[in-house]
Amino acid sequence: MNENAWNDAMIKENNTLQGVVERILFEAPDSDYLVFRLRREDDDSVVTVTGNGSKPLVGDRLEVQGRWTEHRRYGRQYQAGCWKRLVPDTEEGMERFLASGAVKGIGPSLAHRIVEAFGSGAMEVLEKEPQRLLEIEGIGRKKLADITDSFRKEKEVNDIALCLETHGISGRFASRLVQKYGSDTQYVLEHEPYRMILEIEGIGFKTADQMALAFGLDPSSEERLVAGMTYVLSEMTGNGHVCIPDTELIRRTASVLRADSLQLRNILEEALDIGQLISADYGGGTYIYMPEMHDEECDIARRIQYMSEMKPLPVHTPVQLFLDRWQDICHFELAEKQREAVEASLQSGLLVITGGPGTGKTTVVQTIISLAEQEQLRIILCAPTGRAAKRLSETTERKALTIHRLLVPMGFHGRMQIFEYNETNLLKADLVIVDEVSMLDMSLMYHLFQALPPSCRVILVGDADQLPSVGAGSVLHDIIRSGCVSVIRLDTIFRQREGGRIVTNAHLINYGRMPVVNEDEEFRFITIDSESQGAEIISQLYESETSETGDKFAVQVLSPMYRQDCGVDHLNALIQEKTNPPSQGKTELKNGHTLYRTGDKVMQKQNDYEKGVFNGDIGEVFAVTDKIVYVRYPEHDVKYEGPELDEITLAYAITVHKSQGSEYQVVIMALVNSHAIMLQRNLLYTAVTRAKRKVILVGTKRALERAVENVRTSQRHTLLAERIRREEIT
Ligand SMILES: Nc1ncnc2c1ncn2[C@@H]1O[C@H](COP(=O)(O)OP(=O)(O)OP(=O)(O)O)[C@@H](O)[C@H]1O
Repeated sequence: MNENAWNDAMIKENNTLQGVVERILFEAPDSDYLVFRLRREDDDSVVTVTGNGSKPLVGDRLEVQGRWTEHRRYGRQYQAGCWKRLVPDTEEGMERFLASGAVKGIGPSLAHRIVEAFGSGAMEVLEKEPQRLLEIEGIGRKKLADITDSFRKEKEVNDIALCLETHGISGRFASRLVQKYGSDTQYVLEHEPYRMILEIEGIGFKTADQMALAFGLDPSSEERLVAGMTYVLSEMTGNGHVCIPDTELIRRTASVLRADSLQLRNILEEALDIGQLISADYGGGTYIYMPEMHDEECDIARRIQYMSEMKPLPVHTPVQLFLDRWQDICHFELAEKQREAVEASLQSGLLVITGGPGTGKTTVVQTIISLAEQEQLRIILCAPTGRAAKRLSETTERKALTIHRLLVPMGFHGRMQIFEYNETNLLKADLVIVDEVSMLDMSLMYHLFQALPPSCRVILVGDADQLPSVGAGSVLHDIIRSGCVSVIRLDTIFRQREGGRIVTNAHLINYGRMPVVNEDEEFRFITIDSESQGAEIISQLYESETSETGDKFAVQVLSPMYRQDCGVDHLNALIQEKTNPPSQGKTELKNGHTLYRTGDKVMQKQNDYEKGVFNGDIGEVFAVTDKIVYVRYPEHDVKYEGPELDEITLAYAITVHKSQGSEYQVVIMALVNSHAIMLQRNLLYTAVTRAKRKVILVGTKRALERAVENVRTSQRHTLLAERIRREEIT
């Protein structure tokens, strides 16, 4: 039913109901929305109540505030604004409450005996004279201790939930708060509310702030302003910035908190004085850092300066001769730049090899490995993602690991990840080659550098024109921009056979020119009249291409955004409906708005070291129960249950950002006007370079032109290049 019709059907009548919960009919998995049946005390009728709040137990006596509504399908319902639990006032209610499982240690038969002994006064006994329960058969000292403890906790949670709800905040956080803070919960809410951001999962700044203000915190209190400023800073680093100009930090914080800029300026100065934040003055501006990000940037810069000053490695192999022999084996001549890269590999402490698709980066890496092996160097091959590491291992026929696996994660210290290999336990290596380095963020580069022995050399290989890393920083760009590091740019395109059109078009796009389309099957452009038609065409193409290739993993739909008709969410639903519809005997599981069925293509959204699956890994659902989804990944099977289900999503369509580092036979890409804000050259370039055999763009010429022309990628604030150059930063 649409929302307007619903609203129209509402009978506006404010009211309060009292009654006992008979049954929970529906519980939303991703929110605190509930539907339950309530037996009214006044007329004994049973009504349906809907609303958001902490889940009552069957048998709970509630007072519900709300209004009657008329639902088109379900008829008359009571829409609750909030509810609070009342003490059961009848023997029957009391027995139902005690038997509901609310108090650990009391089941239906014990509940019956307690009520038989104390009548409707049982609650008072539990609260004030619990030792009287010893009079009841089956309750010994241990059981009594269990019951009183559980009753006290239940009461605490209930009181806090009620307290939160009377302040207009969802009571669902109550149990987590009581679990963490116990009897200090009220104190934390009133005096130290922002602790909850770090200490309670699911509470971010906005919720903590809402609670803080509701519990009477002064909106201009120092504690609030500091927490707000830290929040804005962490949002900015979440968007890729390493630091942020002070004026921007104050402006944004003032707007989020509706606070006074002058007062915020004072707060900032104090945070800087006590080292809670760090500032750096450069070029007339002041940049603000979280301390750990400042340290990481400075350490990386120092290490790069050190590496760029390393002396050439004394090589025993005559390199020119080696290269000539290598060419004989490959049956082609290495290009001048490729030879240059191989020569530089053992001369520089740090070397960057960058180039677009098919420009011979892998060939150079293979040659360097062969030379380094001849020199008996200990080589480590690694990449930022599992997929990139796997490809590196396949193309070099050597072991290659993700940087995380190489360093071995040990957990977290505050916000900082701890690795087994670090500055006190160094890796044993003479040469480290990192592939797909455009995806490497600052923090991972810092940890990698920390674990390298001083004599170790590093080669960074990647395509600087791809999208930047998801995490903060733009290390590849910054290193190149510094001008202090040897950089070899490979620009001759060698791959002319299969995928040749894709490669040449990728380069055209990179030079800001329109790709050549519809000259052959390899690079098509389908014009659409409307975006809903576009979505339909994309889903049909997915179906026909997968049936042609016989492999759903070979075909990938990409979109710049999640929203709109041609966004990832709608496309996933549409493709699922077409290629994996509901059928008898096929179990389904709903998590949030997503349905999972056997046969669905899904993607892991975050790194999960315990399960051994990583952000961007794609697999297939091979079994579904009412609680569990089983997914088959190329390496192994993984089970998802309860909150773990939030780690996966449907993957018929994914964003271009999520596709970084992957390759597919066929890429179908949505290029539509409503995604204008995301249509940038490096996004289109990244999408196109994911395809090996075929690219099909679906959209409008205007959107394509915009993507090709738009080089206004958002600049990330960092001072890494300036630090490497030893510019004056105070
Ligand atoms: N100097 C050369 N002369 C002729 N062919 C070459 C040369 N260098 C590489 N090739 C061939 O060109 C193709 C692409 O090279 P390579 O895979 O090394 O490029 P790449 O930059 O790693 O590509 P991608 O980033 O798309 O993986 C390969 O088939 C390779 O054998």
